[in-house]
Amino acid sequence: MKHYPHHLDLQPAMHAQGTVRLPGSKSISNRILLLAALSQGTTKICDLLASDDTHVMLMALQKLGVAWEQVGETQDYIVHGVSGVLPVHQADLFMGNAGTAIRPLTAALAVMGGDYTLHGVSRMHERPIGDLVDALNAVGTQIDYTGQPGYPPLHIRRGHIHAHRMQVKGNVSSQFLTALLMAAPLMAGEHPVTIDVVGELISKPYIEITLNLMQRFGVKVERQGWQSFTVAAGQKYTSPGTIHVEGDASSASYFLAAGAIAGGPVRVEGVGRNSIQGDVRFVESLEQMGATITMGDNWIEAKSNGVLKAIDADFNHIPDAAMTIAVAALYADGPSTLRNIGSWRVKETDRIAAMATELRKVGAIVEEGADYLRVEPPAEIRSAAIDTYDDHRMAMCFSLASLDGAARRGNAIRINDPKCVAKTFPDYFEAFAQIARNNLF
Ligand SMILES: O=C(O)C1=C[C@@H](OP(=O)(O)O)[C@@H](O)[C@H](O)C1
Ligand SMILES: C=C(OP(=O)(O)O)C(=O)O
Repeated sequence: MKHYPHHLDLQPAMHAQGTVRLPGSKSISNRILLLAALSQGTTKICDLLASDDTHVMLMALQKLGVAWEQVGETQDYIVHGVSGVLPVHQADLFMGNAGTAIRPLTAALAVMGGDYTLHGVSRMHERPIGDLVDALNAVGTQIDYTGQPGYPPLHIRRGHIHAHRMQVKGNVSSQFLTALLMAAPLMAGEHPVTIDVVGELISKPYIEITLNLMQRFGVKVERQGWQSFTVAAGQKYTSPGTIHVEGDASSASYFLAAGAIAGGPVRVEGVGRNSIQGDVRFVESLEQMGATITMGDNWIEAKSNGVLKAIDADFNHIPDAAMTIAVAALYADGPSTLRNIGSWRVKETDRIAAMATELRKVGAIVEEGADYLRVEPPAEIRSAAIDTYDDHRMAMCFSLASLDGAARRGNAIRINDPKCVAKTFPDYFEAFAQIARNNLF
């Protein structure tokens, strides 16, 4: 267990430069773990993310009877697939605050025909799951809420799937559609399974990650745009043998933003121009703000002349990396507006409210709407103690506030309760310290 202090004082840094090797992608790691578990055959996963979210997935799979081993001290894992049938029919599973664990597992377990309970930390019990439960129960599964209707904890009972056409809403989280897609081959048998999306679908690039990885595990999905997805009858997951996890593109955003804010060049390794993660498109926003981006197959670099332009854009396609833009906006030449980010309200915390409160502490003038945020930068960033709301991204993106303005007066940015970074990036502050250069003293 890593030890974290109650708070961290980030000393002011005038310059950011260096290279960071990224940890594995959370979204890819947890999808691959489940797909490997459900496959026929054994899968070697290279460079799996080591973090709270992958830990809960690994522990849940173990409780469900899936055998896996870590290869020595590495982040490589061997998973022994169960060919679509989980051996344990009754289990109580702790899901922490991992959306990428509870949502896909709920769908997979609901079609398994056993008796399972799923619960998590208190915030998990405030994060919606009703649209997924409705979609599943409408075709014969039996999922009950044991607390608040619409939220975990859940009790999944033996159910019987009686229809092969499902409908799901996609306007609260794309993870519901991801969950149904990943479970669809388990329901298919001699029928094709079709999933229709009702209304708007948010966070679309995460669906591309799902489809891409399902294909790597041998299942092809036919689609009509974003409206309808069909898994043909008789498809089963089969191990690809060895599969590699890309570096996390959302984690990359903090370092790349640092390069844009404070000169650079800052290079991240592990993700590049062929990434399957939508969050690599974060660099387009940095470019709009005036940064220079270069990309290789497995790296991205950001630099700038230190002057950033304000941005006004729709960030629905990159909800996680957009938080980094909200803090980078402190360094822009005018007010920035982040639009279409309503999903922030139901993630690790109400991120619109949390972001507005903490940006105001460092001197910004912030306007908060139901699904947007307008950030007017201060003349000079104030020293402040930033609360992190048990949200890893609040902790990580506010490290960027230590990069410039406050440095002129030598004041630190305090990050309270930094341990929340363990959700996706336990060593974040060590990595940040490698690139934040203090040229003042
Ligand atoms: O499918 C995924 O891996 C994710 C989808 C997104 O959630 P929403 O679809 O709820 O916006 C994202 O915010 C989350 O961190 C990871
Ligand atoms: C929203 C996030 O997590 P989750 O996968 O739990 O939804 C996130 O990592 O920013």
